[in-house]
Order: sequence, then C-alpha cells, then structure tokens
Amino acid sequence: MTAAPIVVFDLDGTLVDSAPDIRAVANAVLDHQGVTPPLTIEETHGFIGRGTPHFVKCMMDARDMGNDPALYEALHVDFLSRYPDATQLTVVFDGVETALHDLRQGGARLGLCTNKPEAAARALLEARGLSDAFDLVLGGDSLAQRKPDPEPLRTAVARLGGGPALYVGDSEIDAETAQGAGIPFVFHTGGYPLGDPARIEAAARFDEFASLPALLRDLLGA
Ligand SMILES: O=C(O)COP(=O)(O)O
Ligand SMILES: [Mg+2]
Repeated sequence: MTAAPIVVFDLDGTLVDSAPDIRAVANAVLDHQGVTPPLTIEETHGFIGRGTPHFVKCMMDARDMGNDPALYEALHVDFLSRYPDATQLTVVFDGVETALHDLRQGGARLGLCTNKPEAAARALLEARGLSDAFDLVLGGDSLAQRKPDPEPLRTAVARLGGGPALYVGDSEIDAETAQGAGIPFVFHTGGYPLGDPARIEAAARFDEFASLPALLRDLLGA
C-alpha cells in the first residue's frame, strides 16, 4: 500500500489574514512603551514571515528604538504574552475549511508548519474552529530551528509518517524552506510574499482555495 500523501501548510498569509491581529499586538507593545506612531498594515505585512524575533527587531528599527538587547528582550516578552489572545481580527481565507475537509476526505494527512509561536498558532486554530483539521502543528518556537531552516518542515513530514509531501505557503521564506527540505512548494499568492511574487519559484501557484484540492491531487499524482 502506498503512503497517504502529506500536505503541510503555513499559517499567516496562507490560511488566514492575520496581519490585523499581529499589528494590534505590535501596537499594544509600542503603546506600552509610549512609542508612536503605530505600525501601519503595510509595515506589518513586511515584517511577517520570519517569526516574532525578526518581527520585533523590524518594529524597533521602524520606530528608531535602537538595539539595546535588554529593551529588545522586554518587547519580545511583552509581544509573546499578548499574542495568544490576538485572534479577533483574523479572517480565514474563503474556502479554507472546505479545502482542508476535501483533502482529509481524500486520505491526506495534514500538518501546519508556521513561524508563528506554537501557543499563538494553537489559540488561533482553536478560535477559528480549525484545531481538528490538522494531525500536527509545529510553531516557530517548537524546535531549535525555525523556517527558512528546512528542519521544521522535515520534522513535520517525518512525524506525519513520511512519504510524498507538499508544502503550501505564501512567502519566499516558505519557498526556501521547501526547497531546503526537498519538498515541492505550492504558492498561495494572496498572502504576505515579502519579495517579488514573480520571483518565487513554485511547483504551482493559486489564489482560490476552491481550486486547491484538485491542484494538490494533480501534483501528488493521486
Ligand atoms: O509569524 C510569522 O512571522 C510568520 O508566520 P507564518 O510562518 O505562519 O507565515
Ligand atoms: Mg506565511
């Protein structure tokens, strides 16, 4: 019997538009320090993708807050403490639930491999009724390495039992991660790509979740 296919998803910008919640967390942290002006949504989009340590550094740079390690640490701790409660402004992209359901019905094992901290990722899945959709969740702080290091994706696939796998993401970080892990990358073009989307190499690209199950089945030859 051949192994059931594995599909691993990124979270922010791939399954959900979470930038408004991430922006709200950042602005609560800035406000607590008395720093203005708040981050714009465009700035927020540009800082998402490499996890919270990178986000907080970008935020400090953008508001000329210097690079004192103690201040960075305090801001990061504050950011992490607020993050799991920030779920109200996040919108699940149209068709995600149905696509995940279809894939499971077709026998796929589904994983989540995000740079969002695991507690915040699990809280968001819970708040949006998506917890049961995944057999495995790895966050940016679940392992010693985070994306674009391929280790979290490799680990996700191994823990899901190994075999044919695809990675679905929205940024050059995800493309690099998939390439490093030797897993075909499927590019959701409606997220936070960071670099020029035209330069992101992918086995396939999509912007409508309704088309995803058939696209993935084609790629998997299933
Ligand atoms: O938290 C981030 O910076 C990005 O999260 P993602 O890996 O789900 O896109
Ligand atoms: Mg993403």
